[in-house]
Amino acid sequence: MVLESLRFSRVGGLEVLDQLLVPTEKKYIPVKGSEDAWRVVRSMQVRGAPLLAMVSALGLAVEALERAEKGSEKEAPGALQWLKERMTYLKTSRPTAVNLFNTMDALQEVVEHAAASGSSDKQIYYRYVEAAERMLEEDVQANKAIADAGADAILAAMKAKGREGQARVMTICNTGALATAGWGTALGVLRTLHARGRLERAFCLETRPYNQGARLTAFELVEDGLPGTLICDSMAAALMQCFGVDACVVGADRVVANGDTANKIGTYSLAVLSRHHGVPFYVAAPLTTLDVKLKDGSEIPIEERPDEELCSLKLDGKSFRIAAPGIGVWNPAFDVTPASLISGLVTDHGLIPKRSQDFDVTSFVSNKKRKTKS
Ligand SMILES: CSC[C@H]1O[C@H](OP(=O)(O)O)[C@H](O)[C@@H]1O
Repeated sequence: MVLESLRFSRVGGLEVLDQLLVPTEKKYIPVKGSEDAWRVVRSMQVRGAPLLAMVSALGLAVEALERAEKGSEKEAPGALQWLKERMTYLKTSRPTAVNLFNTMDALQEVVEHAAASGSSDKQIYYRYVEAAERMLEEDVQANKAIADAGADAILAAMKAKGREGQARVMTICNTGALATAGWGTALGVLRTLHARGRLERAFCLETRPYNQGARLTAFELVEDGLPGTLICDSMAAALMQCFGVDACVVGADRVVANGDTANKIGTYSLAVLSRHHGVPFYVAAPLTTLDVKLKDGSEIPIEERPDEELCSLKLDGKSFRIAAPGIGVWNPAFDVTPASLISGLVTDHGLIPKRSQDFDVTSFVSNKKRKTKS
């Protein structure tokens, strides 16, 4: 069974795997409401674009259920206003992954629609919870669809080069079951290749400075029996040069209208290296990661993390300073890969068609919306 990043039920509430303790310990911690959800996202006890959106949505669902059941009808503010205020607050935890904003906006539409059609406060709370539960199911289904489309794309690219065997695929950060509600996006593609008997080896970059690759992806690969090799970020070029790689597949935190993609710091370097070595470079993400309101990557807000993460190493709860005190530090959590370096944008609705140097994400999204409505 694939690792569970979270557990949710109406009776049992919400628990999340504390990712700061992995791989030393597998400890689930309770999330009792929106304050807890905000805190576990901000502290990166849970992380990964789809997961932080899900935990925020479900954390609020726990509180919404409580309010629905204890009958807060006469309490001010009413359900709609209270939920909207909580969603605005949840959006302040981390700025780059657009899944959080898209998810909150979609949930807001649900409750506004319920209120506009005359629902009681209790009904509004239940509409919210049902919608969040639906999103949880949809996330896993979306990941399976991404994984199939991504595996197909990698195998087709290999075939075009006359390679029929198993694939050697490189990835960065953690985009697996631990970054989503289950299966994973880019790591889901590797899981599916493995399930089809077509994965020779997954090469995971350690992903400095937060080490999601070394701590989390290596853990998922070992737990699930996938053939995996861990390398430092600075070894990617040498590995491509010495041993060859069939494809790179990475996740995304925000894909904008022209296909420029924000993802974990180091992704851009990997895309440049891939282009130099003729390695196809794929981005795997659900529709909730697309943001067509932004024209290009220069508009994406990039989260900067504390200096401490770069200047110290953490081991067994202790922190060891490795950098000279007083040194200046720049620690962006993400970088932007230009669309021109991306071979394929793989979504749960298939590949977004590529133009010569970029992608028309806007038309892709409006076509999908039109199809869903009809
Ligand atoms: C499945 S997308 C995961 C996405 O989230 C990561 O960031 P973080 O660990 O800081 O939340 C990274 O950019 C991954 O690609």
